[in-house]
Amino acid sequence: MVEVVNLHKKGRLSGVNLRLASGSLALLGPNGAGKSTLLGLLAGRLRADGGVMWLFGHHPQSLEAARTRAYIPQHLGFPPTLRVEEILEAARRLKGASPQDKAEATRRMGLEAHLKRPVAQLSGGWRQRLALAAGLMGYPPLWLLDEPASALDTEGLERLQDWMAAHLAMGGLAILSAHRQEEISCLAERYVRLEDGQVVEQGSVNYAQEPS
Ligand SMILES: Nc1ncnc2c1ncn2[C@@H]1O[C@H](COP(=O)(O)OP(=O)(O)OP(=O)(O)O)[C@@H](O)[C@H]1O
Repeated sequence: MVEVVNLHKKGRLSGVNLRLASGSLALLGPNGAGKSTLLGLLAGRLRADGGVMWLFGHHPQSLEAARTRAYIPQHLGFPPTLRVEEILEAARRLKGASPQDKAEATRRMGLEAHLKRPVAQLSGGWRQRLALAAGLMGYPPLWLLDEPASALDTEGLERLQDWMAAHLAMGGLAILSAHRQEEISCLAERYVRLEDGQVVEQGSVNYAQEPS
């Protein structure tokens, strides 16, 4: 369960409320609306100026909350000389995930043929797939994804859609951002629209997905 009550961040968010007990939620809105700020607050990367937030009953900046979530920011910088397989193994060890979890993440994002490549040689879309594989490995209960669809091609988006469906089928939660509803109609069931740091609309996305 994620709860946000009357959240304020000076000049960026003003009186935001949301509640997510199950499924996936998209944060929609134009550039500068406050989507990344809200995700950064839930990820414990930013400190709020007012209001409260709970992730499964824990404050976002607590160690307990950190254990419940994966946060994939818009631009994640990996050391350019490291190979894909080295990053996935480092992620596995950091998370205490199993070799099976790592193999699943690699397969889910279609990275098998890229394991020996250094990050410097990956395109933006493949870096995004690597970030998702490393971050979502082992199914942390809450996925926070900042514009996950923007760098992915159709095949990559379908892979994320399948993985998301499996996550939701196991009772997982997800909050993700996008500019437009059509970008994430395969990933989120509901949306809130932010404008100028405030929720201006919320509703259901026309969503249909079977887990693979
Ligand atoms: N580090 C910062 N310090 C102060 N203000 C910031 C900072 N980062 C972003 N902002 C401001 O906060 C507001 C919300 O920005 P945010 O990045 O959360 O929007 P967004 O909806 O994610 O936008 P985009 O779609 O362009 O990624 C904007 O007015 C932005 O200029």
